Amino acid sequence: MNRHIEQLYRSAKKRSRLVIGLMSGTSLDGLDVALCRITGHGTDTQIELLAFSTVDYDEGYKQKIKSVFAKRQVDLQQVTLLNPWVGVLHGQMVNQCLAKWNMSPTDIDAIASHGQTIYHCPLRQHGQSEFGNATLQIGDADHIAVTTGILTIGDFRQKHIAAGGEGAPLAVYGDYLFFTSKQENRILLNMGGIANLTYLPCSADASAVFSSDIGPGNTIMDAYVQRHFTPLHYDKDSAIACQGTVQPSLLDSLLQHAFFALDFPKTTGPEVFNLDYLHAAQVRSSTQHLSHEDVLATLNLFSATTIANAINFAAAELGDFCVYASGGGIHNPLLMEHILRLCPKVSNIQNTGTLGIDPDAKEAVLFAILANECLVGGQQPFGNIEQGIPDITMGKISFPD
Ligand SMILES: Nc1ncnc2c1ncn2[C@@H]1O[C@H](COP(=O)(O)OP(=O)(O)OP(=O)(O)O)[C@@H](O)[C@H]1O
Ligand SMILES: CC(=O)N[C@H]1[C@@H]2OC[C@@H](O2)[C@@H](O)[C@@H]1O[C@H](C)C(=O)O
Repeated sequence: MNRHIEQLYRSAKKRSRLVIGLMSGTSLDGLDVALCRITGHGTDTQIELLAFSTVDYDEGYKQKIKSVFAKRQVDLQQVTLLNPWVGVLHGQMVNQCLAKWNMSPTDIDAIASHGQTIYHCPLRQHGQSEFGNATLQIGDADHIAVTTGILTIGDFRQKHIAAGGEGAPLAVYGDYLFFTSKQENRILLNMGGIANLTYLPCSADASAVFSSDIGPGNTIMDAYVQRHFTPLHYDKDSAIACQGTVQPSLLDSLLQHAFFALDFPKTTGPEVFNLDYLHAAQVRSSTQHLSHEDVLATLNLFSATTIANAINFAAAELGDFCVYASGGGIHNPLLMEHILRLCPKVSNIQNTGTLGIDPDAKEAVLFAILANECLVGGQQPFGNIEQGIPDITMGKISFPD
């Protein structure tokens, strides 16, 4: 038997495993690296986050990814070059973290790698009926496995599409397994580049769970800051937006996209919500000459409004519920203040730290959970394909040699 198959078998039989979850999101800020001890599987999954680092990307990385990111036309040679290059770089970043944590690759059962999304296009976005839903992540897992010497599980999204989903959000699988409570209804809200939510009823009935992307979290605000406030990457602590005034006609125009009128579940990305989208909304509302501060104040309320609308929609189905937030948006005080004000049924928003998972690490941890299911668990029985949650096991396995 291939010794890697034997190792897989041994890992799968253990009571608990060490899995490193890797997430490189749409914000392109850095690679989130979460070292998790995972005990059990399925609804008995327990997680201990042993260490977490975000390894920042340098400007060179950001520029290279941006050259192919969320663009319909790109240099295909550049995409081909970046696929292994990102994999090797992510592998090297894991090696750095292991050295920092005094761990050896032999201590680790598996790496779970999301990769870097460079294009996401569900059918209802591209509209070409001969094609289906599609999404593309680069940073090939074989390169991570060889660079680290650790078995790597990657490319999680393709199975979701193959089985009828849009390839996202995948968070719902881990959210259901780890965050379901029999005491309270929960909404898990993640605000990264794109915002999404998972609704977890306290009945723990998997078929009543639902999950969806909401729209832009930070992505347009980040792009605007990067263009007009170089070298800033984002509006730290909402400092710029707080100096501006919301422009109601621009806000109305931003809210006009057909995506917001679609029923849940739905997915989107910076392919749709970007600076061109903002520009078109400014032209429609004759607000091209606003100050940068006013534009950011309006973008901030735009994200908050769509997030609040999604929470209020979910709330209409629920009695009492608690919201637990994660992702970089929780550090944006103006965004959080707006959301709270616009959600009358929400008296406060906690973050997932209250539930034992660092909110900045949450997505990386979720991919570790998916890898654990690939090794030990199996098909997730949601029975909920109408809600975009097919019953599947996700991930492809790469051996280190
Ligand atoms: N102090 C802060 N003030 C304001 N915004 C912040 C702060 N810290 C982080 N952010 C925002 O959070 C973003 C990063 O969020 P996160 O790492 O969750 O995104 P991501 O994982 O790349 O996105 P996605 O989940 O869409 O893939 C930053 O780009 C910034 O917009
Ligand atoms: C295609 C893609 O990478 N989508 C991301 C993105 O970032 C947030 C939102 O859009 C979500 O749908 C997804 O990531 C999370 C981890 C998910 O699948 O749950």
